[in-house]
Amino acid sequence: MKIFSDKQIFEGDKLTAERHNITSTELMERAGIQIFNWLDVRMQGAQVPIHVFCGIGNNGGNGLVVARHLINHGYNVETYVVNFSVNRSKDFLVNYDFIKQITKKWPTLMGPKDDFPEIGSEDIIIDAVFGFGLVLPAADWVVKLFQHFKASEAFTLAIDLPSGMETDEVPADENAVVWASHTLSFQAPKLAFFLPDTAKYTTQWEVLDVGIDPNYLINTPIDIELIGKQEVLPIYKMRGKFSHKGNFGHALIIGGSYGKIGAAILASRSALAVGAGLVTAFLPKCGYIPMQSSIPEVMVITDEQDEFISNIKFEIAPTVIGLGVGLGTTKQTEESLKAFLKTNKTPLVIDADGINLLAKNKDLLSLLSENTILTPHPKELERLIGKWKNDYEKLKKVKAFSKKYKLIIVVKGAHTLTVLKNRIYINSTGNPGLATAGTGDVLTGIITGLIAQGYEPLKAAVFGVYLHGKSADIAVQDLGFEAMTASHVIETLGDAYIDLFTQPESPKAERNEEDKKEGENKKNEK
Ligand SMILES: NC(=O)C1=CN([C@@H]2O[C@H](COP(=O)(O)OP(=O)(O)OC[C@H]3O[C@@H](n4cnc5c(N)ncnc54)[C@H](O)[C@@H]3O)[C@@H](O)[C@H]2O)[C@@H](O)CC1
Ligand SMILES: [K+]
Repeated sequence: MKIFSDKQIFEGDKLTAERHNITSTELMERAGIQIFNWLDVRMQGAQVPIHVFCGIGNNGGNGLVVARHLINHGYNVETYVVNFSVNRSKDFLVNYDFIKQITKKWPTLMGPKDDFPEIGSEDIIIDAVFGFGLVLPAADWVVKLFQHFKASEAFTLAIDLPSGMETDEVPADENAVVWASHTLSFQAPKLAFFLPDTAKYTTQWEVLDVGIDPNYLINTPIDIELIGKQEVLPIYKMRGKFSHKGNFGHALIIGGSYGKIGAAILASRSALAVGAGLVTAFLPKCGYIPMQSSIPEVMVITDEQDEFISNIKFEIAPTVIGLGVGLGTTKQTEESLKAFLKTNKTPLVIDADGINLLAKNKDLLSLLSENTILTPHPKELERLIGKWKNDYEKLKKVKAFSKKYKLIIVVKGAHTLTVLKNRIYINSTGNPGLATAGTGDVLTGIITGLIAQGYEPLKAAVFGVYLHGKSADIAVQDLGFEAMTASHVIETLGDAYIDLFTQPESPKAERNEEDKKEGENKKNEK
């Protein structure tokens, strides 16, 4: 799913009005009806007090439309205008008049000196104070109003985005943001919903189709994409009937050291399970028996040293190399990595100590060929790019780093981000059960195994991250977050592939479709 910027949504809205010969007021009406339907389907006329708080811009205008439709349908509504400025938008003013015509009274105007209305914990708040037009700082009394919302513990539905949330910065004060229960985001989710610093401001989110011209949406290029099943299905390569193992490449895993041979075993097993034709592991001697006895399908080449890798040397010609899992950082290993990178021409996926050694020897980065994949966890990333003050700065630094060295960076986390230059792919699969030893080694093996089969590096990274998360989502259904281990994630990789073709995209998307239909049916009855 494309993630549009505020500017693109704004332009799309303007262009839709022109192309479809429709006014911005009518577009706002459509969006408001959608939000009303969303609520109406869930509330079924229940007389729960609904407090609609509107700002004075277009987000406030959206709030006024929803309030009017709720009132028209007999709901128990109180409408407030949070009157923080006299610069009201045109469509706010039109809808301000409309609501007066219906209710025969103006909404309650709230200023800095007014008391806040009482809000019960069972009530509903509709937050339409600020949308993406917020200019900081919001007035103190408005910030206090947001705290009043939070203290009430009422269900809070944010329109477009939680008021006070910015779309390109982390809020300096978390009290100056509405903590929404649910957000109906216009046309696309916001990047902020996926970042650890800002995701907390809405418990759930959903995309609301506000009717922006489909041609505009299809043809507008974006930098950020949310990766779900629809996005990875076209990447998947179907196996031909006459294919043989030679068609699926040869993955070489270089890693392991005394006490960390398991990392190389996990990566090798994952490369096989994801479909690599052949897998060889290059290990210190101590890894020979454990590897051969735990995975008979994997071939082994050993280093001269017993406990660590000291001289990366092999006679085979692998399609791709996954390097770094359990590698250790001894001086000899470091020297052998330097020597290896100077001559290596095979595509690389680098993880763990491979990244740590690169971070220690930054001059090695320029030896990496274009589209080499690095899969750092946060600490490894910090060693590579330095500290960051918040998620947006982190992204900026990752993009600059990717651009400078022409590398693909897989930033591991709750929503793993795959970054190539200015492009960001946000993964939608995975769960907290993945926060366990060895899952990173599994990811390295998966991506390496995909490249072995002929997936281009960027596609392998995006698809691999998706499969890894999906496999964990399947495994966790039987095991729960705590008991799931990295090995389980390998075992369900087959189910993750099968899921591509058997399951609907997500229960949430299904539910939305049903709701829409229900809403339409109800409207027709009225
Ligand atoms: N079809 C529709 O209904 C559409 C509705 N949209 C809505 O419009 C919103 C953006 O609307 P606006 O650009 O009017 O902005 P907002 O409604 O977010 O605006 C706030 C208004 O208050 C002013 N303001 C912002 N911060 C302030 C501060 N700290 N103190 C005093 N004044 C401040 C701004 O100048 C702006 O006029 C979106 O978030 C969305 O809700 C747009 O998404 C476009 C499509
Ligand atoms: K809002």
